[in-house]
Amino acid sequence: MTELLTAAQMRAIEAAAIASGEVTGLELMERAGRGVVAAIFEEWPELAPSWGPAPKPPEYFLQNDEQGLHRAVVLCGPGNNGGDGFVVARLLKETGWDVEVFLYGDAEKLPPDARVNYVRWVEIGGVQSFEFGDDVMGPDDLTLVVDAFFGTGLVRPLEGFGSLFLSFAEERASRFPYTKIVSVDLPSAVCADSGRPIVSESFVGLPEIAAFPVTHAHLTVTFHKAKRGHYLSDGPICCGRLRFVDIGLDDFDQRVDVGQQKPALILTHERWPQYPSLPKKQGHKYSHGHALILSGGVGKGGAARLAARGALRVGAGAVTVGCPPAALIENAAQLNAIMLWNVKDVAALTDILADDRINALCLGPGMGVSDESRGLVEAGLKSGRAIVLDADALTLIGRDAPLFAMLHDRCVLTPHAGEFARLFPDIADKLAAPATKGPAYSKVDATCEAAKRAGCVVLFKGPDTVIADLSGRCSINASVYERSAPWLATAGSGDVLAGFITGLLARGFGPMQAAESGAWLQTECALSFGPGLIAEDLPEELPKVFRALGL
Ligand SMILES: NC(=O)C1=CN([C@@H]2O[C@H](COP(=O)(O)OP(=O)(O)OC[C@H]3O[C@@H](n4cnc5c(N)ncnc54)[C@H](O)[C@@H]3O)[C@@H](O)[C@H]2O)[C@@H](O)CC1
Ligand SMILES: [K+]
Repeated sequence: MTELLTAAQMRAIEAAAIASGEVTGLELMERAGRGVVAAIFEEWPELAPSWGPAPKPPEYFLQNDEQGLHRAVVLCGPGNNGGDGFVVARLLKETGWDVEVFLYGDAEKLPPDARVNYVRWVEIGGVQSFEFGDDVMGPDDLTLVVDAFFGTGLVRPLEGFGSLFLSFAEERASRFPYTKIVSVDLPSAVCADSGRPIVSESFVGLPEIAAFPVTHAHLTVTFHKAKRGHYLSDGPICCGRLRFVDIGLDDFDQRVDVGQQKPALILTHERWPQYPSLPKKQGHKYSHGHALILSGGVGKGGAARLAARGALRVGAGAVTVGCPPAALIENAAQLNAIMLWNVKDVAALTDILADDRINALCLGPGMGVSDESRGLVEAGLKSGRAIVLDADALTLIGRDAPLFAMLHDRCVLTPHAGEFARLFPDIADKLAAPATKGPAYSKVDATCEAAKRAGCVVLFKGPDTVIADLSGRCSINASVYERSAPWLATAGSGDVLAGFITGLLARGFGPMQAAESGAWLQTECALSFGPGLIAEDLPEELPKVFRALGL
């Protein structure tokens, strides 16, 4: 698993490296700028010097570029992000590019390393002045905009010419697909800790992303490790693609005290070896657990059947659907390997749970929110079994304080945004409030706070699914960048996820491990299947995913 850093953690690592005397801030800035230029050439090899001068632009360019130079506009801010920008400008110029630089801030107030690179730059190129009304992006032949206004230091909204420049860049790139925007470290209006655009008070009331000219970069090049904002909220949309530059800080990660904050972990492909429990051990079916999934009434059983199929495919030894008597025939017509029991009421469930081989429950999908359903949730919680609470069970818990109070550390709650708001309205309000200063309250903060309050694992769904337990451990299963799987937004995929987690609980996984693995596998199944996926396909894709993992 890879650790995601906050801005404060990144600053602490950088400070430790500089304090060690092994590297200077200036050297780190040079490595960063060099890395950005290398990443640009890797991303678009046709821009690299080995390709020679830029090919002559097509006729329709209103270009002034007789020599065939690539042209870049570099937007530098008042801090070290701007310092990186000056390095990039110098290196591009040395490669033969035509480069224009704008400075958002006062050159006299630049921090020392950025100031050195500013001076180096003005020796070979000028800093452009800006008048309102100017077309600062220049002629149409613009190849590259480098956004180096702000990085991890962003604490307030961009104003005046800062925000105007970002909108100029956006507008240019939307008109001419060959104009690429590259953000240094982070897109300049995006908070490093939350991935949320920092908006001006005057925009409050409007949707963040619509109200603020945030950069939608084609490429973001970051240093050392990813920051949380690269994976949360609007971060991935604004970053475009994400590349990493090693600036030699690996040795310093362990040497810094990052304070109380536990790191958030991103679930990546590399994490797999950390779950050696996934391969099934030898044994009979009950040594792999028995999951019970409660279904709704007549015509309402699809969600539970999907969950059951997920639990069985993920490796639970036995899976049973429990339903009211009227729904038995419907379910019997659909189920084979999955067993079916009559759970006519709370007393029936309590009787069934006397069998301690049933070691994991899933309550909520298609269950309804009647008093009877409430009783079943109460009985499930009372049994102390590992339990996944989803869909209608979350609605029931959200409106019933005594039920909420029964949650325990073997529960996993799997809310989407709407369910999360019903369960934790005050926390959801904090997350929905406009982010007017950085670091802004993030989905990681919200999920950790929710898990602590509920006293159990909370899996807060989305393309940035955040999973937290009550100890503050937190991870993100991000279906973004190379793991982007938008076709997962399909009816029933949440039921299958609940089933995956339930099946893993039955197999003896801890609640956090089950939630992490379930979410990770759901994305892997979606990626493996591809577009056109419907919820039924997810469990059926698992064998292929397991085989690819060598299990
Ligand atoms: N931390 C590290 O190890 C490294 C950092 N580097 C660069 O340094 C950046 C961080 O530099 P800084 O800490 O100087 O921060 P930034 O350059 O992101 O911001 C500069 C300063 O501007 C002020 N500011 C924040 N929001 C503003 C706004 N909306 N309008 C006007 N002023 C605002 C703040 O005082 C902030 O410290 C990173 O993002 C990265 O690009 C690299 O040079 C390489 C090494
Ligand atoms: K930036």
